[in-house]
Amino acid sequence: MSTPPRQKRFTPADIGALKGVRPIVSLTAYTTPVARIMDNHCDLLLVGDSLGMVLYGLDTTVGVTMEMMIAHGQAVMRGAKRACVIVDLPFGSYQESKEQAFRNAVRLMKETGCDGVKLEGGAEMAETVEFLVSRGVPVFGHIGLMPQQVNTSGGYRSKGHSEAEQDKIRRDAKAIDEAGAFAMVIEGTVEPLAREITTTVKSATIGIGASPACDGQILVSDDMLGLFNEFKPRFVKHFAELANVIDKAVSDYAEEVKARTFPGPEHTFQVRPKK
Ligand SMILES: Nc1nc(=O)c2c([nH]1)NC[C@@H]1CN(c3ccc(C(=O)N[C@@H](CCC(=O)O)C(=O)O)cc3)CN21
Ligand SMILES: CC(C)C(=O)C(=O)O
Repeated sequence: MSTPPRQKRFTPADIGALKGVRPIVSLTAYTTPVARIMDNHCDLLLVGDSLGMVLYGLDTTVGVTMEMMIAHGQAVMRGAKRACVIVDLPFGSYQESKEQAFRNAVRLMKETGCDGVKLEGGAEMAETVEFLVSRGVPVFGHIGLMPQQVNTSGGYRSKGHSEAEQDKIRRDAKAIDEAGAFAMVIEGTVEPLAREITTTVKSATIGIGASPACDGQILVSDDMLGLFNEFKPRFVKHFAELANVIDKAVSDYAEEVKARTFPGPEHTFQVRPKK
């Protein structure tokens, strides 16, 4: 008896192996129905802590909790059949020690079934990345603009406009690459630096505001869908205008309710005739 081929999700190793082969397609995902759609087109889905801003209305990602990441990680896992799913470690869940990072990374993996975790940081996090990877936790790094450091870095500003900043990012990339991250997000930095890092590191570079030179690209899904309009970073392109679509639908609904044209006869139950 032959067993039917099982649809398997991309592993972190599969993602890393795409470097130099073809561009890696990734987006953030937070819910089951949207993950189902994205799963048809993306290699990697990131349950990003940006959910605090785009789903919960927080001003920054600092207030995001483990419980929020677990709930949305579980939702995305129910919708993803082939994409690699990575869940963000939220602010405060890994910076204290490598042991704390391991404990929370394992909790994310056990409670959601995800394929690995993402954490922000460069040289200062290299020891933690090495600790996790050597103990079975695939790590997606994140360097350049690090949103969880918004309160010490002077806001959401692109990085690498001075030699000193470029040197720091270069060292950060090297440190987490050598620590064993299978891939790294490079966020908000200048093109020549992103290109140089991409050609020097072993891990796959996934850019957001880091030029087309990276091994792949990621965007916050609510940004590219035109659903989040509180601010629009230079690196965002709207591939749809869903906020306008929703506004029109709700406005039409309100008009029909007021005019009593909705619900119509086809939406209304009548008593079934007796047989
Ligand atoms: N919806 C959303 N999209 C994101 O890309 C995102 C989040 N939320 N939340 C977490 C972080 C915050 N990010 C941000 C937020 C704002 C800018 C921004 O407005 N940047 C300006 C100024 C750049 C500069 O001064 O150098 C820009 O024009 O891009 C960039 C990244 C990226 N991440
Ligand atoms: C913007 C992406 C890379 C991210 O870190 C997030 O969604 O939190």
